Amino acid sequence: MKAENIKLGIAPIGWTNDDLPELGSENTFEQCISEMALAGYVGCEVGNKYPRDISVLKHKLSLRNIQICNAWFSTFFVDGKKQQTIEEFIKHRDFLAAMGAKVIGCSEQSRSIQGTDKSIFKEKPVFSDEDWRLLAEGYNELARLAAEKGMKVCLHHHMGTGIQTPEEIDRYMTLVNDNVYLLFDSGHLYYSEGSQQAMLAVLEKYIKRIVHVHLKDVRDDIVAEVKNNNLSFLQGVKKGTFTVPGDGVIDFKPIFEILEKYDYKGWMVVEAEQDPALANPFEYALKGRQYIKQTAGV
Ligand SMILES: O=C1C[C@@H](O)[C@H](O)[C@@H](O)C1=O
Ligand SMILES: [Co+2]
Repeated sequence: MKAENIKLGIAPIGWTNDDLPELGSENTFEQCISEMALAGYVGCEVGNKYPRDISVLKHKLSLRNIQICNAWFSTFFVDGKKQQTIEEFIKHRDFLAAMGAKVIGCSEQSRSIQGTDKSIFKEKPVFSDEDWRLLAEGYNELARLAAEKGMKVCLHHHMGTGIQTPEEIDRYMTLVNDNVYLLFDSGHLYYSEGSQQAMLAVLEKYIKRIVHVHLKDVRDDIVAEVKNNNLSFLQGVKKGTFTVPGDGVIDFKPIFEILEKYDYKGWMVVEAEQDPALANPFEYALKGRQYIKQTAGV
């Protein structure tokens, strides 16, 4: 890949997990961003231990040459919480804009089971026609609000939500306006479909509307255990469903080739939530960095 097109970041979720705060509660913010920089990353997303004071956060990040590239935002349009979602979104947008980010990665969390003890393969929500209408209307509005600050809204398809499968991504992308974008997460698509081919097909189909990439690898044996025992998303995370690129089953070479072929310009963010007591976050950050250097040449 061309180094001038790509910025490589890493998510703090390998150090401190916002979905499961007991994972990594011992790790500090400064340790996290220092190790990110030491492992060779120039950007990150935002975790629950990050200071919210913009000047403090900017100062601590700039000492390490790290930039904020995105932060997760949960939407609740299908639940009918449009006004509340929009009010929260404006605060989040303004925080990210002040930090210099250009994209806002959102996930529709109405009826999501990702934080519950429900079986991740059996109990995900399925949206009705009316749900889809509310969703599209809401995201079109978010895109308009993001554009006020020169930013783009992208949807994070996610296990256990109403937008998980390639068919659901198709439906979403067809319903929303062209100025609503997609966040491609390799791990979530592979996990959902159990197929490298299905994951690549989504990437190639929507590459022109993909403005942010999460590089997440998957351990097939843990996914089989989750499936066979009807485990929840978070039970899987604790057991090690996810890992850094190069350490799981996904072949990232064709992902990098597609991104390069279509001239993707933007962030690729390593995102590998696992138990930091079992998988040292610094060691795994380095492992992912080395694999990307060898495989993508950046
Ligand atoms: O982007 C993400 C943010 C996390 O909170 C989430 O659960 C994770 O799996 C993910 O892909
Ligand atoms: Co992700």
